[in-house]
Amino acid sequence: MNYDALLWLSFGGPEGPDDVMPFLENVTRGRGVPRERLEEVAEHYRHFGGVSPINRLNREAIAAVEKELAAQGIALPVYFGNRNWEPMVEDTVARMAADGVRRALVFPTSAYGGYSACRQYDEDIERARAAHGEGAPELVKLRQFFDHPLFVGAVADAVRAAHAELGQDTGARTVFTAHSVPTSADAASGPPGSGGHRYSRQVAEAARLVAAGAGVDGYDVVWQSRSGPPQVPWLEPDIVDHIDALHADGVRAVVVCPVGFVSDHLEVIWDLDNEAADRARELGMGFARAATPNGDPRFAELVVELVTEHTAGAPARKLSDFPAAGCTVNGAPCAVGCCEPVRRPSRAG
Ligand SMILES: CC1=C(CCC(=O)O)c2cc3nc(cc4[nH]c(cc5[nH]c(cc1n2)c(C)c5CCC(=O)O)c(CCC(=O)O)c4C)C(CCC(=O)O)=C3C
Ligand SMILES: [Fe+2]
Repeated sequence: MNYDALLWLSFGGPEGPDDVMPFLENVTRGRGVPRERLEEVAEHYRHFGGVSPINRLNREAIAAVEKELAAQGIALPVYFGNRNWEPMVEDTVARMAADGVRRALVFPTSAYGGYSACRQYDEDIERARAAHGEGAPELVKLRQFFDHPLFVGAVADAVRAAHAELGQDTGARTVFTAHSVPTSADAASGPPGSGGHRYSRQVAEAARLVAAGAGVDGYDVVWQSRSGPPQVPWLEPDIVDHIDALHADGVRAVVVCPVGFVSDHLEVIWDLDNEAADRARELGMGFARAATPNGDPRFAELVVELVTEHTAGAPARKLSDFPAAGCTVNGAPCAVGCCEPVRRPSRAG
């Protein structure tokens, strides 16, 4: 193998009350998120003692991947770095260099394309290498996996299990959710000339594949965790508004599947397990939330398969017609102008 290590690159989250505000400032720096929204989100974190489960979940997933690598006889140490909280990716890359890592693969904990889900992880790679300067390892990011059969299979089984939780004949509607983004960011996602909307189209495709895998008929794709100033349009409808609309249509139960995420981090346990579940309960509707794939053994297999596929130069195992994208060297974009960040209100002028 031509690689010395695997870098697990994630979002990061606070690990105590004093981390919450500095973490949120890291996330939103220069992005025009209003102060009131930050205060509101800080409350969500404080509800859990200021601790997001995301770092623990990433550490658990890494342990599973280390086991799977060992089982397959692949000697690849795994390092952990985040965009927004400790362990910060800059520090991790410095440690990798000090350990003599020359060339590493990078697994980003997002399955999708788009600025926030893909390109921003490229920026993290570029920034971390630049911070170290000379001697920084070469970093090769692995491809998007929203349509990988192991991802789709794990999520489909979780959807089936959530329906089973509600019982057979509730007629529960399946609702897929992913993190909302500004409509301008979604429109600009994908390589120039590809028609844009790569992020929302991939989410819709993943939902279609999972629904087929789980054997569910009707389903909807909606959005959650909207941020940003109210005058900026984001992808809609919101999950909570959608539950109201389903109720008005006579739907008596919902299965919510956070297909846009890989683990039960705060956006899932607050926005779905609290807000969406509360609304369903108020309306007297049944509610079950499908598990994210992080805890499924197929998730570790998926990561290792992405590694072996890449190192063997094997064809991408995938279920959609979207081109395999996201695999680039040292934080380069997939193509010039691919998934460009859009101008934020606070940066204008
Ligand atoms: C597409 C997408 C993903 C999925 C891809 C991926 O997984 O990477 C994702 C994941 C996550 N988002 C997370 C948390 C937050 N996202 C925020 C803000 C934003 N997210 C955005 C998009 C996305 N976000 C955007 C366009 C913004 C506006 C500001 C900006 O343009 O950057 C804010 C600021 C406060 C707020 O306004 O909500 C927070 C706290 C956590 C960690 C949860 C935890 O701590 O457990 C995770 C995994
Ligand atoms: Fe986010």
